[in-house]
Amino acid sequence: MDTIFALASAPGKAGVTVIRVSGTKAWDAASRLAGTLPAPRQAVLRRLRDAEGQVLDEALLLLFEDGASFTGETVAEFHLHGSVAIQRAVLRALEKMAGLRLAEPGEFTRRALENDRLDLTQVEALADLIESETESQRRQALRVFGGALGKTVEIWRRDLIEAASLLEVTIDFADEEVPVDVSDRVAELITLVSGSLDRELAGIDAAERIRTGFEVAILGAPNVGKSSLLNALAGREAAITSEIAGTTRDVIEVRMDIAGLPVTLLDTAGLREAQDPVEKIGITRARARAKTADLRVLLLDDRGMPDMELGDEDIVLRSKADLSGDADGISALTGQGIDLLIAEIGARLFDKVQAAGLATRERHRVAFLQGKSALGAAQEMLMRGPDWYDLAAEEIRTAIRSLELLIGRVDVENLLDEIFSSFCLGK
Ligand SMILES: Nc1nc2c(c(=O)[nH]1)N(C=O)[C@@H](CNc1ccc(C(=O)N[C@@H](CCC(=O)O)C(=O)O)cc1)CN2
Ligand SMILES: Nc1nc2c(ncn2[C@@H]2O[C@H](COP(=O)(O)OP(=O)(O)OP(=O)(O)O)[C@@H](O)[C@H]2O)c(=O)[nH]1
Repeated sequence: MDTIFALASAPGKAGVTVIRVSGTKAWDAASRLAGTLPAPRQAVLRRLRDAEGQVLDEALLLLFEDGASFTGETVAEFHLHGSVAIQRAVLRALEKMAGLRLAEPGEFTRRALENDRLDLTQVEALADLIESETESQRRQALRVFGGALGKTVEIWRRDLIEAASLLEVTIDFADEEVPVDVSDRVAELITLVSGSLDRELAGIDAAERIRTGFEVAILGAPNVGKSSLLNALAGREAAITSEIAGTTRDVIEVRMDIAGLPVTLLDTAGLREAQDPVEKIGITRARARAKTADLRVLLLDDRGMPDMELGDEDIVLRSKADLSGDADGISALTGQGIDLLIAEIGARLFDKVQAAGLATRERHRVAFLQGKSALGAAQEMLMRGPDWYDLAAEEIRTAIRSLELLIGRVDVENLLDEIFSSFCLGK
């Protein structure tokens, strides 16, 4: 297996930059650049030199032993001064060494998976962790990265293995006198796992929203003050505002952190019977995004309700309260009610995330649904009596396989490229 290296920190200027080398030749590479090697896990300051003896940087060197590193392989890390020129010089020196090559995106983590240091759910969670921008995302990713989903699935897997084995024992001794009827215990185990699958399935939508973000659409008639509200919420001039009705046409998106939740605010075209063909397209888009958004904020003025479907949890507000004197309204101009609105959006989204469990993505949903459907079939076979036990056992094994696919216990080579394609270089 090649020894691989890459920038582990972001490219570009920084205080400190880390270059990681992983594989059998990692320490060899380290000694060529740094001279004498320190004991593993003891950072030392060394002058790094290239093959010609030119000094590249004065850096910290940190070694990890085979089997006791992030990847599970022998690792060397160079903690360099974060200059682009130093990054380039050290990478070039490593490139010149035989048996070393630049790592592909996610390749360090892929090795951690292959060395059983992480399961597939932890690999996904590590990608989420690196992507995390808000507290809720960080907490959710860290929980799964800690192995919570893998452990839970492992418990279900054991229960199902017990169920399948009980049936198999009964089948094997079919001709003999079997003193105990296993079907009660098997049915109990299936019901247990099936119920847990249901509970986890119920939380995937919420968890997925935390992972990818919520959409909150700002809606209302032209000129009611939607873009001004977006800017007030975002704290910057993200959208053009003007006294001309029909200013916003495209949907304008602004990412925000509201109470630790990732939120994309959508400013939309004003809703009216438009003549202008471009404005019409804008209004169609506004309606479509309003429909799929997680929450809608409708702004009203004296013109009353525009033609718009709202749900119970949506927020309806009077805008330009500085003009009307409405104490419950908001004003983008004076800032009246803006903090309250942010708190209200946070509270309503918070209600939606309560259901979030450990499963966070479509891949998990598919595995759970497959497992559930196999368990449903198994339960049915079981009820038909002992002649059907072998088919029931087969269905249980199908359910076990979908759980194993989820944690990557079985061969998942075809899944890996897809999962690792989202990784950044050096991870
Ligand atoms: N400099 C540096 N910082 C980093 C990482 C890294 O690789 N390098 N990490 C990665 O991206 C994370 C830490 N992850 C790590 C995971 C395992 C081991 C490790 O050596 N494990 C050994 C020993 C454990 C112990 O000392 O208790 C083991 O599990 O056997 C090191 C880092 C975050 N910070
Ligand atoms: N006095 C006052 N004027 C406001 C307030 N909010 C917006 N305006 C003004 O109202 C006009 C329209 O504001 P926009 O934010 O562009 O309205 P919009 O709803 O995005 O308009 P469209 O893009 O046409 O749909 C601008 O002249 C704003 O300065 C407010 O809170 N108070």
